[in-house]
Amino acid sequence: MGQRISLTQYLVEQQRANNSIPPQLRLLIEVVARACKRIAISVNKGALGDVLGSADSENVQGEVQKKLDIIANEVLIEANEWGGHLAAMASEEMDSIHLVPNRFPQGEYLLLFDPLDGSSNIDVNVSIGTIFSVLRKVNNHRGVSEEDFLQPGKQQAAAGYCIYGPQTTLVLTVGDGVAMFTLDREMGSWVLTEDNVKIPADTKEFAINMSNMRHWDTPVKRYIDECLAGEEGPRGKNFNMRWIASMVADVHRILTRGGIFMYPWDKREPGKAGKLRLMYEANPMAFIVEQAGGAATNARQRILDLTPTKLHERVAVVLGSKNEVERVTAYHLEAPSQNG
Ligand SMILES: O=P(O)(O)OC[C@H]1O[C@](O)(COP(=O)(O)O)[C@@H](O)[C@@H]1O
Ligand SMILES: [Mg+2]
Ligand SMILES: [Mg+2]
Repeated sequence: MGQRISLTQYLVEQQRANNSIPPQLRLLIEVVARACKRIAISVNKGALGDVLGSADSENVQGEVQKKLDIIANEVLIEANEWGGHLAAMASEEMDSIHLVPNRFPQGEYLLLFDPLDGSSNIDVNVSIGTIFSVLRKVNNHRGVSEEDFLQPGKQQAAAGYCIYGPQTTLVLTVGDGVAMFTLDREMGSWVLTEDNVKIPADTKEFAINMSNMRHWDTPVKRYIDECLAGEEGPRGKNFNMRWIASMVADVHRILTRGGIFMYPWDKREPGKAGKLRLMYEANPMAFIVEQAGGAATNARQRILDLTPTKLHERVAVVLGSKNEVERVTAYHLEAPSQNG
């Protein structure tokens, strides 16, 4: 390997050369990255650290919390309460926003996170992750409320995720492309291992939970049927399928070799827009994917254009290789909407 560039060097360079990142944002990202290192240590301990299994609690969305959901949430809160330039935080695992106390002047950023993505994979030792999103606090003259968070994803100042897999990798965008950093455990540092990540526009690989097929909307069925028809079908090529059930891992594969990821609206709970969370999962991933040349929609509209109406809003997600996402979106726009 040539010259090693650390996360700090990369961010300072972004700050200097491209002016894409103010020092306060750089420090905030470094605090989040440090918290991810601590979460990685807990994840790696597994049964030795008594971090596997469920806690006796449910989150605001009625999901049973795993011990690691709670640990990761606490690590992120604690690190950012004292370290970042934050006014407040919001998490998939907390009912309402968490104000950062006693800060003067008040921090200028808002941090949102899914502390532990892919909770169902913790106990089976499959890749999981942390997803985060940074917004600017638009109004700096008064206190913080939930409304300050309800900004469309295109206003994100930064977004990233950390994947705890065979390697621990931090993937980051500050709106100027996507960079990947691998954790060097011996040195305790993040090393730049890929810059200017690009998702190929075409793919032969899709990711969807096929067990929901009978509940899908007609355009989703049409798209998947055409993929499954292979060389003999209208697409004229064979498709492969992957579904890891950790969004971080599925998105990471797409950033690495292309593909399309879908968690669409379905008929199981027609009143619910989708399973995934707009603010903690869809927005940060959509920002990263677009910055890597891919696309992300809710099957009809660009995800980053959606204005959230509440913190824990759900959304349908179609993201990845641009031409495939555009195809799925076009199929939906041609068909009458079933989901209200
Ligand atoms: O089990 P399903 O329905 O296939 O859902 C899998 C999806 O749910 C999620 O696990 C939701 O994330 P959490 O673990 O943070 O709740 C995504 O990461 C993943 O894409
Ligand atoms: Mg998640
Ligand atoms: Mg989660």
